[in-house]
Amino acid sequence: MLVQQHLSPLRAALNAKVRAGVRPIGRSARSLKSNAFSTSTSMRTKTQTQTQQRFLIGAGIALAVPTYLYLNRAHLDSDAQPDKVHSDVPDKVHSTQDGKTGAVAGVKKISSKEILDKKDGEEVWVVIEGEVYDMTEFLDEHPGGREIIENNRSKDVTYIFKPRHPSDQLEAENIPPSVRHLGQLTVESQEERDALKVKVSKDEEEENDRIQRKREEIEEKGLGTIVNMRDFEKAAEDMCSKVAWAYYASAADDEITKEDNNSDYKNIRFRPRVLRPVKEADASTKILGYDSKIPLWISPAAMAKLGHPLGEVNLTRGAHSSGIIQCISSFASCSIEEITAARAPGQPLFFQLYVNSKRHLAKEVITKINRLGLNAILLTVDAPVGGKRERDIRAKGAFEAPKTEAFDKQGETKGVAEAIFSAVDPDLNWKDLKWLREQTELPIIIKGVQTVEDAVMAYKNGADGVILSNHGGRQLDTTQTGLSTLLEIRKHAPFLLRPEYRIPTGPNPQLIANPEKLYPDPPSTEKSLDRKFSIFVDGGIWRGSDAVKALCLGADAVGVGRGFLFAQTVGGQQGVEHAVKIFESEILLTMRLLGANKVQDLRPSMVEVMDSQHHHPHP
Ligand SMILES: Cc1cc2nc3c(=O)[nH]c(=O)nc-3n(C[C@H](O)[C@H](O)[C@H](O)COP(=O)(O)O)c2cc1C
Repeated sequence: MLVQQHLSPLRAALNAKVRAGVRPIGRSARSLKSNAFSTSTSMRTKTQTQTQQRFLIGAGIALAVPTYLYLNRAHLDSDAQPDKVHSDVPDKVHSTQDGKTGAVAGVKKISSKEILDKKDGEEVWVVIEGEVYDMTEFLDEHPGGREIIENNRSKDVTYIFKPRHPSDQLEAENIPPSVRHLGQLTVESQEERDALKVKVSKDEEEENDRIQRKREEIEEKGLGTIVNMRDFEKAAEDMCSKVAWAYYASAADDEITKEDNNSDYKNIRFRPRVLRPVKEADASTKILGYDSKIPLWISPAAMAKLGHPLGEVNLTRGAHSSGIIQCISSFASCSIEEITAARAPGQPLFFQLYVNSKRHLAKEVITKINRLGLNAILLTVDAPVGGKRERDIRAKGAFEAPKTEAFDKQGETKGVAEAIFSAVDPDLNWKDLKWLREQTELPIIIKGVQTVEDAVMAYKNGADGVILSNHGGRQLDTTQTGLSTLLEIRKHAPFLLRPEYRIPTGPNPQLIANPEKLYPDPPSTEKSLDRKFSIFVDGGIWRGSDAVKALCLGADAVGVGRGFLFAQTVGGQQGVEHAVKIFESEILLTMRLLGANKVQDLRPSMVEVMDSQHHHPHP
């Protein structure tokens, strides 16, 4: 408890959550297989859709962002050293024989009348998935604020709860000690059931209808109507609540960088070679030594469940069936255990890390990543504090309009950013890379490098690579793009590139002398680095041709964030598979039209960098 008094309520809530979840397991873990949505790989039936819809509506209500982030981080942080993590928490409740928190074990049946009788009393009870919980002690610890619980007391809040929490959040070991599990709900009639339903506002009903209609339309037509990744974006907007959409689409300030991320690719022109046999073409490659069907991965992006109830698990399954690599966000809405349970044997998974200010907690996360056999760590460094994402702030304001204490807490610009990033160490620095290296043997890739200087720093400090990224434009607005940082590296530190990429773009004297060759030999004076150093780029990749451009300029592979969030929103696992097919076919088409059969054939001489103002080659 010690420090808790001196912290903001939200921060205190986080700490409380971090300490949560150390009770023995009573209930058997709900397996993902038992989830109605998880077994189907085809487009869902109408009934399933309706059930999903129920969950999706919830995304329209209150405080989605911080709630998710806190709970999931807590989940990650809470497991490795329970005793240590838990040591300063007063023992408010005692675990019962069946392992549930609270004085009354699961055998107890509780009628809807008993629950409704609590409506005006001191205790605040809610029902989640047929189980009854006393939330009274937890109200002030709730990262989303106490209002959302108080406003829905004596209700079945499953539909609000579900899209915001990992599906194992209610396992005994994950329930905060201050939440008391009381027993099971028994209902005798439809009237009783109706009496427990949460109130849905007119806005939410309309939103619900809109999402439902779009989902049915997509199901009727199939994913064949989605021809490119922007089609996914359009469809996803109609299938998301306003709050979810604002979270996904938002970027910092005036969203200039977000726009530039894509438009910069328009300033790279192809120089296709013709009359080359291209019937056989192969877009496969290796990323950090792991096979990937295309040179493109799923960038780590938080809160996939806001778009689809299975969330990140869709990405895991879709990545496997499509043969690409998923990078998991530290703030994923599915727990890391859920994700690894959905992982196929041998499937590579990379983990994006935010380093917690409390190093022992960060250490626990890394220990878990090592233990679960994940394959690389992407250390995100462009978000020591959260960017100012105005769509996100406004959408929450519009939806949660009541000027309550909870709203004020969350609605403050600073409050939101702080809430999201309060556990992230803003003082993280290059020396910490050494500390991280001591915690893991996994490759460490620095994500969010935005200058050539920092790319060199990453190399000098022992990182295995960099991701040239501005976080999808969500952090500092008007920064340069990942692509422009790659150009900077080409100009000022070409030694970081593989030798064959250290040549200028555009017409090449060696090729003009030997035009039958597809690409020139690297100058014999050029030596490889003394160790492998990978360069990845993300931000604004919407076309296979964007990816090919980055590869021609020397990137090892590219990442896509929003595109995959939208794909899984629209079609779950199948959406992810469809997105990979789109990217693969576009990449192959671009390669063939360029005269290249293999990813390794893509070279600087196949592109020219145009001056963005005057559309002539960059000097
Ligand atoms: C909704 C959303 C959530 C994100 N969450 C994270 C995160 O938790 N950690 C991280 O390192 N990057 C995160 N990112 C940034 C992505 O990893 C990636 O850098 C960015 O999305 C690439 O740009 P794109 O969306 O244009 O493809 C997020 C991006 C979005 C859009």
